[in-house]
Amino acid sequence: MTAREAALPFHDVRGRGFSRRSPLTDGWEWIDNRVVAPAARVLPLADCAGLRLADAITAVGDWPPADRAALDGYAVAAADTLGAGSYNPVPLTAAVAVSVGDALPPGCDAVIPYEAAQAVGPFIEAIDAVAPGSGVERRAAWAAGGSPLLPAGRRLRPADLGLLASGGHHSVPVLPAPRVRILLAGGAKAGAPEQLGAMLAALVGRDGGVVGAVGNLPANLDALAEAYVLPGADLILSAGRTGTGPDDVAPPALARAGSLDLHGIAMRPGGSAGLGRAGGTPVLLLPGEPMAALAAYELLAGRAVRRAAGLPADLPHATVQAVTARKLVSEIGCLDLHRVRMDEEGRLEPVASPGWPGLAAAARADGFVLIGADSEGVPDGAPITMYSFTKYRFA
Ligand SMILES: Nc1nc2c(c(=O)[nH]1)N[C@H]1C(S)=C(S)[C@@H](COP(=O)(O)OP(=O)(O)OC[C@H]3O[C@@H](n4cnc5c(N)ncnc54)[C@H](O)[C@@H]3O)O[C@H]1N2
Ligand code: MOO
Repeated sequence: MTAREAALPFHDVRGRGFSRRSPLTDGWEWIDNRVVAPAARVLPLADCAGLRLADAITAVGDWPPADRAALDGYAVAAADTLGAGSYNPVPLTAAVAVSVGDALPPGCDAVIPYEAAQAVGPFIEAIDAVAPGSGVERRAAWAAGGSPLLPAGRRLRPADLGLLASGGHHSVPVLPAPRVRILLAGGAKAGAPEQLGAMLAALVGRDGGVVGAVGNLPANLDALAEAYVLPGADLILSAGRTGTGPDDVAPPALARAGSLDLHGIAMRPGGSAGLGRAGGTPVLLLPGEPMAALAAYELLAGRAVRRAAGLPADLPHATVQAVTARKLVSEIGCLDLHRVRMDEEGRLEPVASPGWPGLAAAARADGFVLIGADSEGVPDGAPITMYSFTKYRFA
């Protein structure tokens, strides 16, 4: 070990291994204490799609502001069409041609569509009777002035933007999406294809973050340390080179750039994950092994992204209550993530053991189950919660 490395204020695991790993809950606590929701900003509606509303929004005025036509046709007093039929056309002396959205003229309470009327020379006749209110969109049918339009925390859908405009809003207070920088540290080895950039970017997007370019960096301590302190990100995810080999330079690079606060989490896969800060920005270190990277994102980094986006911090996966089809063995002292598939009887089959690498088993799985550090496993037929890989609690 060189003198400079001896001075680094962190436990270097390279060539030594982890002497202990922290419980996952310590990682969650670190995230909850250091990653906060962004301050609300008032943005024009055009910039708000997909963002969360910071406050509840009420309608400024009634919408529609007056009774108006919901059909193209003739505005009439419904009573004037009484008894009309195709064999008994009734002349409409006070009919006014209207188009959808036109205010209803005074004295009218219905719109008779063109299909239920006929023009005879300059005169209009009803060939069907209409009831009062028929073909009319009433004043305040969508929203009465002062009534709630959308709740605080709502992730704005495209249609919400139109609704907000109808309620008299041109801009609304939203939580801006956190800018997440993804750095691939070292990349795949032995000619393997790059597998993490697209996967991690999709996960960040799911959790409310915005990813700029995905950066490829060499497994070089100086280059990584420099990249960690570059400004412009609210959160940094660095994937790769977190283990115990001589080329695993991500943890010492973060220690040099700022602080490596936790390295080694008692979970499998993903146990070489780490957490720290550079230039005040939280940095999450994910293993490079693709399944370990997925697990460390789901169980650790995703929580940071969701908090930074103002979303609920808990796992976003929809849960399914099921029973095990087989015994699941687990290591005491380590939280184990088992990829599982649901069989025809609704029982959960393990697809691969927690330490089995690669994403093929994750792709074949319907979801995952977690077996806590205090458990040696569960017998077959045991009730258990599956976290779905395909359904989420928020859209
Ligand atoms: N003696 C010990 N050895 C290891 C331990 C341990 O506790 N004691 N931990 C193991 C664990 S856990 C993991 S995880 C790995 C360390 O993983 P790293 O984060 O260091 O991963 P890399 O060295 O970067 O690469 C490992 C593996 O992943 C592939 N990889 C990396 N980046 C990418 C990418 N962008 N796309 C696709 N694949 C990537 C790389 O090709 C390697 O196959 O250490 C164990 N060792
Ligand atoms: O970080 Mo390692 O891949 O424990 O699973």
